[in-house]
Amino acid sequence: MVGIDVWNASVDFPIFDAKSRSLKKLALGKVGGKIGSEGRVPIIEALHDINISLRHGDRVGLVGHNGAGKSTLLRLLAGIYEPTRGSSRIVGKVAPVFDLGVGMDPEISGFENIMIRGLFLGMSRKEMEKRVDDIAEFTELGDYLSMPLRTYSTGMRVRLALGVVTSIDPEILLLDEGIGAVDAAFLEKARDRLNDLVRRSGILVFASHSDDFLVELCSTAIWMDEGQVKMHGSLRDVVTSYKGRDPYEHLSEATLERIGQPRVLSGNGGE
Ligand SMILES: Nc1ncnc2c1ncn2[C@@H]1O[C@H](COP(=O)(O)OP(=O)(O)OP(=O)(O)O)[C@@H](O)[C@H]1O
Repeated sequence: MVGIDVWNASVDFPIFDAKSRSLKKLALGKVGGKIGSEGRVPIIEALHDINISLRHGDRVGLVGHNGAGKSTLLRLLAGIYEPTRGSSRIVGKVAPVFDLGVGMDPEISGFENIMIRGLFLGMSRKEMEKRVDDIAEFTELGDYLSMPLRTYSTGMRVRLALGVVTSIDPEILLLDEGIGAVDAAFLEKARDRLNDLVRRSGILVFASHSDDFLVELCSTAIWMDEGQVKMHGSLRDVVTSYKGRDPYEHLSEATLERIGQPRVLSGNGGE
């Protein structure tokens, strides 16, 4: 049974090369996890006493200011970071999609990169062979797919990466917001694929600042603040508290159309 459980987990980063002057400046800021200064080595407490339990069908948006701990939490949920204190248990095949470019090799062709990236995200070679034509068509990269990746523009790389990411079948899908920062027209095209991907996934955790994406893909949300869970509840309640306004009142026409009016009028942040 797919599931993620985190019990009283904290994640610390000891900083061995901190400069004391810049450290004072940091301590005055409001952004980021708490910096402890008791020992000789400063420690950034990126996550503090986190308790989360997720099961199949959960669609969770992650919100919070810069440095609040969203990316660190995603890495903890992916099993990339072990808790410094507390414990965690992750059951299921995890697809961590934090940086679209990770796992891409500039020296090999687009086709080869599709394969490598798919394997990196937990697919088998056979599964990727079945999907490669569909991915190629989606990217609209044509003959470029036979050229080395280093000849691609940034946008072309994103097309390739999005094509692969949206073709996988993850049990646990962890998405960082970078995926929302691509060319608007192409993203519009990718939205259906992204929706299908989420529908196929067992669990979704999605860190994003975009109301439109959160409303479309998530039903609940976690608000991270200074490394702690400040609020965990329905998407609408959490985003309204975090942003001070109802996300459903600021959706684009396209999103309203996609989710359908009834969902907006029902006042239900869930289904
Ligand atoms: N590898 C690391 N080494 C040291 N400190 C780190 C490391 N990764 C994160 N941190 C610290 O942990 C805290 C949380 O960072 P994190 O990247 O999780 O925040 P975030 O909510 O994802 O921020 P953003 O919205 O800006 O991406 C910050 O104070 C950051 O400085």
